[in-house]
Amino acid sequence: MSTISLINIGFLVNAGHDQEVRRGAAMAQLPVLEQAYLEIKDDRIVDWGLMKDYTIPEYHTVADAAGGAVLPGWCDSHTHLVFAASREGEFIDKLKGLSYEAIAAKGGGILNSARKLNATDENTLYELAKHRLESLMQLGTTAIEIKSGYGLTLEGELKMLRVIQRLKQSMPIPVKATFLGAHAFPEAYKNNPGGYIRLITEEMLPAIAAENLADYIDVFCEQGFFNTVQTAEVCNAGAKYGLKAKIHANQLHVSGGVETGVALGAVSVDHLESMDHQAIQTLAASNTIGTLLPTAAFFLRMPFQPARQLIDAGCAVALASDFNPGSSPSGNMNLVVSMACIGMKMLPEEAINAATINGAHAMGLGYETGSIARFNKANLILTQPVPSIAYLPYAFGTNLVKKVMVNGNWI
Ligand SMILES: N=CN[C@@H](CCC(=O)O)C(=O)O
Ligand SMILES: [Zn+2]
Repeated sequence: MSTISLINIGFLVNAGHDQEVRRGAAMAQLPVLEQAYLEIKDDRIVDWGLMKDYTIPEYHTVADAAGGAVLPGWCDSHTHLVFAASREGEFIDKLKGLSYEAIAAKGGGILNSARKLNATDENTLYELAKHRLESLMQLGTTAIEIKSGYGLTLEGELKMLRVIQRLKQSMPIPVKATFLGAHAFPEAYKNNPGGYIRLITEEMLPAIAAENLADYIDVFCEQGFFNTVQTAEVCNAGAKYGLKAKIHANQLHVSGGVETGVALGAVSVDHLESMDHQAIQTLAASNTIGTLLPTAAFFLRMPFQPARQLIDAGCAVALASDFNPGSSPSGNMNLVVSMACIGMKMLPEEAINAATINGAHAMGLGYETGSIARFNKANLILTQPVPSIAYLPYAFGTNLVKKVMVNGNWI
């Protein structure tokens, strides 16, 4: 391969900053170079600077950004990308007034997805998930975390994690796998929660570890799902196999999930629609990232996450899509960034940091991707010409992604 000179970049976003997680006031620091160039050698970023100082070396391949912005690709650190079928029937139920919990109570929700997943073979699930991921990459997602949690049986969870493993091996972007056996209590264990926790800790985890299928462990810590004691038990069992925690916390209620996650040293606590002062302060005083999922709040018509209070308290905030058939049937990170600004009053700079470098850190990838840094993989978004960076979230619903580069190749 050769060296590419990407020239006439209108705005080169997040170049030359350090690669640390951004928290509190630092979330608004987003270095932007105007009228810039970027050099990519093979699959890596190697150099950048201002066009006015640049002479294109003779042997370089030239690509013209034509005034578009260049950003690090989106780092989507919370998805449920592997699922068997959509659930628009429940969408209609919700339009007619049923709540998320009411739908779950009548066997819908996660259990509905689990029934369908267990009836679908691995190859079909792989093809469906691969197609979804390819579509998301065209929208700028260049690193992704994917959870299990629609199996809820030993075989079903292994099947999901094997699909994620195959995506890791076949797709050109970083893929991280999270074991979410504790997503819901399956019907068979409705009256035997201890039995299901034992299935997770004594059978699922050893089998998953034997095939090295997971990077993280997750629990849906929520009323009617897993309480804080069960959450800690599952995460501590995962830790014995080297799995760090990323927890579904404080979505529908102030569940204690944030405090539990922080005490467990979780990499992230995710959702955070329902936060009180103590949860915000606990998170701010920790190294745990608060991952906000605005499209899930939007789809469920819940109040948006309190991003401003979290950032003002000093938290490190990431943004992710939560792509899943029940509460966020979209994995479009451009929409997530817009919605974070419109619904949560995040500044464009904060939202872009949250969806790139902080999302990367929420997957343990902050020193490889999520910013324009020397020797990072060249995973980039090139946009249509835009008047400013703020135009990206402002023009919500408009697809401004012109091209996406993965490992130095336009895809
Ligand atoms: N809240 C828990 N899990 C998913 C929703 C899963 C579903 O409804 O299928 C979420 O993150 O929103
Ligand atoms: Zn989720």
